[in-house]
Amino acid sequence: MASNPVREWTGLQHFPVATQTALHNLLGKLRAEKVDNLTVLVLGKGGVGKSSTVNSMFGERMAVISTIQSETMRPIICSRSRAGFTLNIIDTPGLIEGGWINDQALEIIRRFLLNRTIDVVLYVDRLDGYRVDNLDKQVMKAIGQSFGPQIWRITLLVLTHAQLSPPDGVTYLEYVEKRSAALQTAIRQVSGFQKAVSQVVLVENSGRCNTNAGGEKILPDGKVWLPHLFESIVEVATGENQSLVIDKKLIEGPNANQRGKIWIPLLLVTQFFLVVRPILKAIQKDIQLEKQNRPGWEIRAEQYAKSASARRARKKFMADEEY
Ligand SMILES: Nc1nc2c(ncn2[C@@H]2O[C@H](COP(=O)(O)OP(=O)(O)OP(=O)(O)O)[C@@H](O)[C@H]2O)c(=O)[nH]1
Repeated sequence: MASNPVREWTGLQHFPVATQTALHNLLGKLRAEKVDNLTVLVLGKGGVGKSSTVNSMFGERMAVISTIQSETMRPIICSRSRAGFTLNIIDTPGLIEGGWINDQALEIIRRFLLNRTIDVVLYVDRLDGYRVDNLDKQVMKAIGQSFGPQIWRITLLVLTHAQLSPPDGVTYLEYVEKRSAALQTAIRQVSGFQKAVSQVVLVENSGRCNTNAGGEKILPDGKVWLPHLFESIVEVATGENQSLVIDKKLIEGPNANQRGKIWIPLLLVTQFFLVVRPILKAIQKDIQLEKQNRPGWEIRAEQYAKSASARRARKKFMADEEY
């Protein structure tokens, strides 16, 4: 079956000129590194702004945005190409359902990703959250368990709703630093990687986001966020960490038939010494005890019966001989 040709990235032309220039420079950098396509996986809880971020990146409406938790469980892959380069972004359903990890969504995502190579992961959360709770840690843990802890090496922490006013007495940068550090620490704790998720990117998807003189969306610290997000993605993709290949082994784990096979002989020997041998000994002991407890007349009767039958057999043998 022939796959559909990837559509032209027309949304790029709707970005402010300065953003377009920055993106074309990055495309040039990728071309120099002989990278002609990138696949970015977007993960996170529901309603944190994953789909909105995908749309902001393409400059057009690719993924469905909803104020309530998305009903669709299926991930979608959005692809656009420009000057011989293809950008694929995989938007996924939220990983929490009714206060619990949505195992079904995770399984669907895992199956969807089979045989794909992921270059960069965006772990999306909101900047305006105040704490990292147990559920956040469970989501982080579930991601590591589903795709291997290596996934965190190629992950950027993306914090949406970045146009916020921090609480009184705290500067914007202090607030950002505290929120980022709390999430990064949690990810490092669950993944066990000290270098996991070293970069944080702030995003403001709202149409009400402030802009600079060139019409580019800026954050309260004056940073133009969209080119920064793309720069960080290219940095991870061209960095030292390997892309994540989602193969059957990763999805299904080690072959269940082979697992633990080497322990079978040891188990059998242990079973013999700990179970079979004690049972045999107990049976022998019972027989001996039974013999000892029998009355004398019964033993004599048995001995007589044995010698009588031996006598009969001898007689028969002699008779047969004479005949
Ligand atoms: N102010 C503001 N609102 C945002 C931002 N990003 C997303 N939203 C809003 O947050 C809501 C949820 O956004 P989505 O992009 O659908 O979130 P999601 O993570 O894809 O949600 P699921 O599909 O349920 O997993 C929508 O109402 C968006 O308009 C942001 O950066 N700033």
